[in-house]
Amino acid sequence: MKIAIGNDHAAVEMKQEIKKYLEELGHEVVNYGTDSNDSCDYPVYGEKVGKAVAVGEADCGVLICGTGVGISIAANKVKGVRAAVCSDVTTAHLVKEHNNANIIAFGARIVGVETAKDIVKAYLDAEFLGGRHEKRVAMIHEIEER
Ligand SMILES: O=C(CO)[C@H](O)[C@H](O)[C@H](O)COP(=O)(O)O
Repeated sequence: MKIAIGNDHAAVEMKQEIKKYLEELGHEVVNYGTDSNDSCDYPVYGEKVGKAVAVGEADCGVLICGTGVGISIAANKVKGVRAAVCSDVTTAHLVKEHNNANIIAFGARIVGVETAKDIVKAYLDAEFLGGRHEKRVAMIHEIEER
């Protein structure tokens, strides 16, 4: 898969670890995040990854900030994005199975590197279940049109 990754200053090392891990799994990873520890603003990177996923430049996205929250809120402002913050493996596969999340987010100040690897793996291995969830995901996007 082609995966867009983005981060702010709080997650530079975590981003590098996760990028390497995803490449080891055989994915192509495009880095939209900062590689500097200088303070910066997470909405910039949330929007970049959100747009890359929304226009199909990437199959899905990974966003990391201190908590995963700010950067996912920003990404979710891009039409077509369903970014979900996860701190555990169960949520990580459910956001794909039920919500068809196209971006997964987590916090470098919340989870350790090994848990973060497990989270992205669980997300990537999961599949959208469709069925009753199809209608609900469509309802989310109807909100964007109102
Ligand atoms: O947006 C956030 C909170 O949901 C992220 O954790 C940011 O990385 C954080 O706000 C950055 O904080 P800092 O004090 O400027 O490093």
